Amino acid sequence: MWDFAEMSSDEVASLRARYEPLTQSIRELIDAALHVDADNQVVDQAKAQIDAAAELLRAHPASTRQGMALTPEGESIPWDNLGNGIRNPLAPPLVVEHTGPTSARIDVELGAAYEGPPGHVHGGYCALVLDQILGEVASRGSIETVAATGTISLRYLRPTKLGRLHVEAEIQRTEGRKIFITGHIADEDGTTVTAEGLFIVLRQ
Ligand SMILES: CCCCCCCCCC(=O)SCCNC(=O)CCNC(=O)[C@H](O)C(C)(C)COP(=O)(O)OP(=O)(O)OC[C@H]1O[C@@H](n2cnc3c(N)ncnc32)[C@H](O)[C@@H]1OP(=O)(O)O
Repeated sequence: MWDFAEMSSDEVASLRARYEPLTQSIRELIDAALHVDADNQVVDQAKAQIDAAAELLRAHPASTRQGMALTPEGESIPWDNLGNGIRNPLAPPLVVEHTGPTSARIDVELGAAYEGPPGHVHGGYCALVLDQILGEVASRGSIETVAATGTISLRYLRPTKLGRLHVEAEIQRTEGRKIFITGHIADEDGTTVTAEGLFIVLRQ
C-alpha cells in the first residue's frame, strides 16, 4: 500500500548529514519568526534572505520525492513524515523509544509552532503525536509488521501546555491483524490526553 525507496545505509547516512542541519535551521527560523518584534526594515531584510534561499533550493528540484527509505538491514528512515521526518521542519521530530516489545515512549519539546489555544498545544497536533506513537508500537518498530490506524479515539482531559511533553503507548491485546493499543500525553502537571486505538497490520 505504501511506497518505500530502497537505499544503502551509507547513502542514508550521507543524505542525513546533508539535509538534517537544513531542516533544523528551518525549524529555528520558524521559531524565530514566531517570536520576533522588529521594525519593517529588519523584517523586509529577513524576508528577502529567506526568499533567496527558497529560490536557491527550488533551482535544484528532486526528480522524485522519497517519503521513506528502507535499508537492506531493515531500517526505515522517514524523510518527509510530519511526525518524525528528518527532512520535514514541521516535525519536532518525534523520536520513539521502544521500552519493550509492546510499549514505547516519546520525550519531546513542543514550542510556539505547535500552538492551538494560547500557550497550549493544538488539539490536532496532540492527535498526531498519539497516532504516531500508537502506530509505531503497533508496528513493533518494523516495516515487516507495519500497522495502519483503523480507528483512534481521544479524550482531552485538560489543555496541554507548550514545553516538555512525555508520551507513552502500550499494546493491550491483539486479535489476528487487529492491535488494540492505548496511550497518553503528559505535560509538567500530568496526563492531558488519553488515546485508544485499533490498528490493523497491513497485508504484505
Ligand atoms: C517502522 C515503521 C513504522 C510506521 C508507523 C506507521 C504509523 C502510521 C499511522 C498512520 O497514521 S496510518 C495513516 C492513517 N490510516 C490509514 O490511512 C488507513 C486507511 N485504511 C486502510 O488502509 C484500511 O481500511 C485498513 C488497512 C485499516 C484495513 O483494511 P483491510 O482491508 O486490511 O481490513 P479488512 O477489511 O481485511 O478487515 C480486517 C479486520 O479489521 C477490521 N477493520 C477494518 N478497518 C477498520 C477500521 N478502520 N477500524 C476498525 N476496524 C477495522 C475489520 O472489521 C476486520 O475485523 P474482523 O477480522 O473482526 O472482521
